[in-house]
Amino acid sequence: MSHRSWSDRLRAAVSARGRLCVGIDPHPALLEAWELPRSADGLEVFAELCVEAFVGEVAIVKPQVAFFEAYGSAGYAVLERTVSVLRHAGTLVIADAKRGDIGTTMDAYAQAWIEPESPLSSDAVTVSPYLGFDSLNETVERAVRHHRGVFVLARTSNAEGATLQQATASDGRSVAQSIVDAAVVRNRVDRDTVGLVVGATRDHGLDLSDYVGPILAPGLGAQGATVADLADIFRDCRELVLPNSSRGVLAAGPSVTALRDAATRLRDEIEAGLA
Ligand SMILES: O=c1ccn([C@@H]2O[C@H](COP(=O)(O)O)[C@@H](O)[C@H]2O)c(=O)[nH]1
Repeated sequence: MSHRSWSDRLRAAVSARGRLCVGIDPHPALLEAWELPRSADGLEVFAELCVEAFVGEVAIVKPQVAFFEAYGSAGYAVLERTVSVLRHAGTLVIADAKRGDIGTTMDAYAQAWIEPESPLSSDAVTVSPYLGFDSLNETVERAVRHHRGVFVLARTSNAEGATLQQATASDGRSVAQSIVDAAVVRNRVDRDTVGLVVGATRDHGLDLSDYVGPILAPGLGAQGATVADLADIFRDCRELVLPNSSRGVLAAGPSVTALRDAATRLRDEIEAGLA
């Protein structure tokens, strides 16, 4: 296991292979388009083709846990193998699990996604702060101990998120802004362990001026956001923005060459657009 901090590992990977985070989201429609069965076997081939296409080309891969969980224990076994192969090949893995619960239960989730001995051990995990930011304390502490990252949902890419995230909290800030501010405070002691999830699909309306950690920005491609949108929305904090595209790249499959070309084209477009 590397003893470099999550922040150092992330910065090194991004400087070597760009900011793009490609998703492995085996939607049923994609399995069908790739002429694979809707089963754990189909999932396995899908994930293997993705791994072959993306390793060495992009810095970060984000498997969407839901699409593996849909196949129960067999799906989880595929996910375990996928995470392990990616990480051994030097690709950073963000497990998009979006866990959120009371602190003691969150710690069990953290054990699954962060603890080095766990079969699902990833470089970072997505979590929900909507049971209170402090419900994530144990998770963040575990991540600090093991040099992993925690990406907290702040302003998500979907339109429905606005009702909750744009609501005004009792102190006058938006709920999303209060999450950003809590992340700023946390990162002062925890060396940028806390990342934010801020969608690329719309102007987030957040004050990110004090925030220096990474921002996972989903919404590119299938959800309509473009590289020009990214450059505009994240104009003040481009360095550590990690744009995510899943279906936009996966639509090029099942050819490994075509998947790789789609990913590297987008990677290069992002680097040029956010330079
Ligand atoms: O605000 C959010 C948070 C997470 N996601 C996830 O990212 C990918 C996006 O997939 P696309 O195919 O590129 O639309 C997916 O796994 C979502 O669950 C998000 O979209 N928005």
